[in-house]
Amino acid sequence: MPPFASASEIVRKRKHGGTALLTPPSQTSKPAGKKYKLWDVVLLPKALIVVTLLACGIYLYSISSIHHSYSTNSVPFRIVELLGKGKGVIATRDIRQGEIILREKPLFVVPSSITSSPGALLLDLLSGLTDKQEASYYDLSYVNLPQGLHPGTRAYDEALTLAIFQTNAVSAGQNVGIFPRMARLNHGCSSAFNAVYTWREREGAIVVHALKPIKEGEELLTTYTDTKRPRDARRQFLQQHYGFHCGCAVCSLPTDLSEVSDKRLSAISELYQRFSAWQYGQVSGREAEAVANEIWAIGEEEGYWSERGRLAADVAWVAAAHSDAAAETAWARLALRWYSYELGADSEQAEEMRKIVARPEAHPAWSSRHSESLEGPWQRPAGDV
Ligand SMILES: C[S@@+](CC[C@H](N)C(=O)[O-])C[C@H]1O[C@@H](n2cnc3c(N)ncnc32)[C@H](O)[C@@H]1O
Repeated sequence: MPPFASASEIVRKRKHGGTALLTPPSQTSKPAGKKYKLWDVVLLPKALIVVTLLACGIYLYSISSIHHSYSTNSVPFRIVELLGKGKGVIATRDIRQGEIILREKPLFVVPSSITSSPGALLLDLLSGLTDKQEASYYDLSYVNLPQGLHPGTRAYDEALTLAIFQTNAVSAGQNVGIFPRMARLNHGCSSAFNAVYTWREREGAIVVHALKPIKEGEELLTTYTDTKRPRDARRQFLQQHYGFHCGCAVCSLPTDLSEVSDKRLSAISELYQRFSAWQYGQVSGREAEAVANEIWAIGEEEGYWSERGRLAADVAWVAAAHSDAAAETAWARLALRWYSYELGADSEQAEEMRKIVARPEAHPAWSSRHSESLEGPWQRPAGDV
């Protein structure tokens, strides 16, 4: 499924967009994940395949615990049929920015690297599920089922099982998992997605948060790819991997407005590259901060709010390195706010920011560079800390 993700994974390698921000050790957990592609693994040279099926095992979770911990009534959405999209997720009430929308344990996960045929592996795995669990898997949508296979044959069963997996699986730490309810989230680009998922290792679950306020009746959308790419590139990727022509609110802008949006998104990507040059001493702390403020301002124009927690946390890192406690604290507060929206106020990242606000000099980067005064965040949307 979607690379659901958003934000910071994007930042890291991400999201397929590869903005390379700072990667301080304190921020290694990744928010919204990238959609995993089993075929990527399958195509790895044998020599690189480090995990065998037997050695690694498959971690199968009980779906009963999923249903036990999350009753249908407790979520602010319903799953419905949507014209041209298959199923999708609609808010059943107004949802606040930062509100948790779903916490879901996986139906199953598989290791990221395998040695056996992926279709065979998945069939083996599914044979260990209850009928209900199996039915929930086969109820998921799929694309890219190879032509010419005959239903009822082993080859067809393997291909179908794999197609479902590739359409719906997302990364779950070191593994890749199926989350049947989250898998109903459709995709939106740039300013169009309003929900972000994150894998939480300590909970063994995926959590989905509202990146933006969502109105009752609105569709909840996540993102399957790095949407900081131009429209044509986004559409090509989505068509190839997910079998649809994206007609989200951003992709369906008239040409002139779409070009403006593309320019903003490209500018954000380039600015992230520039920001990351601070790591190598190629830009000063003040310059890095100015770049971050520019990213923020362009994101505001575009309506692209994802990754802001990570961005602000990175600037706090820069400020700490240059021994500017005031700027560090201001950026950490901002990071706390946006991490809370995107990843949850109870996320590890939010907790880290609280510690930094309380004791700026205890930051691991503190005073690791020459002293420099920064300005703090200056272009903030109304209501920011
Ligand atoms: C992870 S599933 C999402 C849920 C799916 N719609 C369903 O019926 O279960 C991914 C598939 O949903 C469809 N989809 C997702 N986002 C879409 C969009 N913005 N427009 C049209 N189809 C979309 C595509 O068929 C895609 O392969």
